[in-house]
Amino acid sequence: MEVRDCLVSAPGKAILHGEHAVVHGKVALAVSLNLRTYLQLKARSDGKVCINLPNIDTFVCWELSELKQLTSFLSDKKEEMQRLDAELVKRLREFIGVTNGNLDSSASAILAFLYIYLSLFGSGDMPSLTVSVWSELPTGAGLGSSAAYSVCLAAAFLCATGNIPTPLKEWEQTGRWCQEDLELINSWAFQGEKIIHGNPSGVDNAVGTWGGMLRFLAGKIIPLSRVPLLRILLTNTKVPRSTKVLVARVKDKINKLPSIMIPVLDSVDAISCTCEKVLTEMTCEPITGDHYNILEELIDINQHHLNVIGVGHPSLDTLCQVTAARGLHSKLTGAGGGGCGITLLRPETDSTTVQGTMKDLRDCGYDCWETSIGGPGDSV
Ligand SMILES: Nc1ncnc2c1ncn2[C@@H]1O[C@H](COP(=O)(O)OP(=O)(O)O)[C@@H](O)[C@H]1O
Ligand SMILES: C[C@@](O)(CCOP(=O)(O)O)CC(=O)O
Ligand SMILES: [Mg+2]
Repeated sequence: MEVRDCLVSAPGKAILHGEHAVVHGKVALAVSLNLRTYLQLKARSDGKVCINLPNIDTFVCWELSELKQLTSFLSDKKEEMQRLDAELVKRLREFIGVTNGNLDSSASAILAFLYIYLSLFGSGDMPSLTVSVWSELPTGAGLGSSAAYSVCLAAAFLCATGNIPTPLKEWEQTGRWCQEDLELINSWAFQGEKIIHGNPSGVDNAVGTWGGMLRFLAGKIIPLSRVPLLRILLTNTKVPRSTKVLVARVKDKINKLPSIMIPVLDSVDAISCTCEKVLTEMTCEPITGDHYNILEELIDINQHHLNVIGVGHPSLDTLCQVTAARGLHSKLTGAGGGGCGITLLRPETDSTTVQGTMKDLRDCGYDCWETSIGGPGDSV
C-alpha cells in the first residue's frame, strides 16, 4: 500500500483545575498551549517501518514481514475501539520485550505507535513508511506531551488510510478537519493515551485535538468559547515523573481512604465549576480585582488539595513559595509529582515583577516562561 506523505501537529495543554479528579468523573478545565508536537509521515519503498523520536532518543526500524506476524488475529472491527485490544497489547509487549512492569518512555512511545499502526493497517495492506516526531513540549512534565504525540499518530495514520481527508489545498499553510474527523482522531488518540497513561480521562487528547479552552466531564467535551485572555507563567521544575504511576497512586489512595478522598475530589470539582463561572463573568462584565482574587484563591485551595491527594513534590512547594514572595499564586498542572506548574499573572502585574520572579525560579534550576493560552487544535 502506498501512503501519501503528510505533516501534522497538535498542541500541548495546561490544566487550570481538575487534574486527577477528572479521572474519577469530576470536571476539569483545560486549555491548549502555543507549544506543539509535529509528526512527519513519509512513504518508503523498501518494506521497512521506521520511527524517529529524537526527543526520547528512540530510533527503530522493523521489517514489514515482522510486523505482519503480529496481525494474524486482527479483525476489521475498527468501530470496536472503546476498549484497548488486550490481545494486541500483550503481543506487542512480547514483541518489544517488556512483558511485565511499567514501560519506560521509549517502550511506551513505541507501543502506542505500533498499536495504532497495526489497528489501522493490520487487517489490510500494510504500508512501508517512516514516522518522525519532534516536539516543543517537555516530555513527561505535565503539559500533555503524551496526548499531543497520540493525536499526531492518530491524525497521520487516519489520513494515510484515507479514513479522513488530507484537507490541505496547495495554497494553504494549514488545514482543519470537520467535527466527525476530529472525533475519529480523538478516539484513536485516546487509545494511544491508554497505552501511555494506563487509565486516562481523555481530557488531554481532547485539548490536543480541538484546541482552545474546554470543560471536560466524564468524556463530555464542552468548548468554552467566551473566556478572557489570561496571562500565565509556566514553570518546569524538571523533576521527572510518570503520569501513569501518579494516576495509579491516586487510585490506590482513593480505594484505601474513600471517605476522606472523595470529598476532596468533590471540592476540586466545585473549584473547576467556580473557576468556569468566574471566567464567564469576566467576559460579560468589566474585569475587577475581585475576579482575580477569587481565581487566586481557587489556585491556592486546589494546590493544597493536590498535596492531600498525594501528587505534590518539594520542587512544586518551592515554586509556590517563590511566587508567593512576589504576591503571585501557583499550582501544579498535569499529573504533578514534579513536572510543571502554572502561576496566574494579573493584567497589572508589571514586567519587573514578572522578570524578577522568572529569575528567582531559574535560580532554582527551573525553566520558566510567560505564555498566552488558547490556540488552534491539531492541523495538517
Ligand atoms: N515527542 C515525543 N516523542 C516520543 N514520545 C513522546 C513524545 N512526547 C511524549 N511522548 C511519550 O509520552 C510519555 C510522557 O507522557 P506522560 O508521562 O503522560 O507525560 P506528559 O503527557 O505530561 O508529558 C513519554 O515517556 C513518551 O512515551
Ligand atoms: C492527571 C491527569 O488528570 C492529567 C495528566 O496530564 P499529563 O500527562 O501530566 O500532561 C490524568 C488524566 O486526566 O488522564
Ligand atoms: Mg500525558
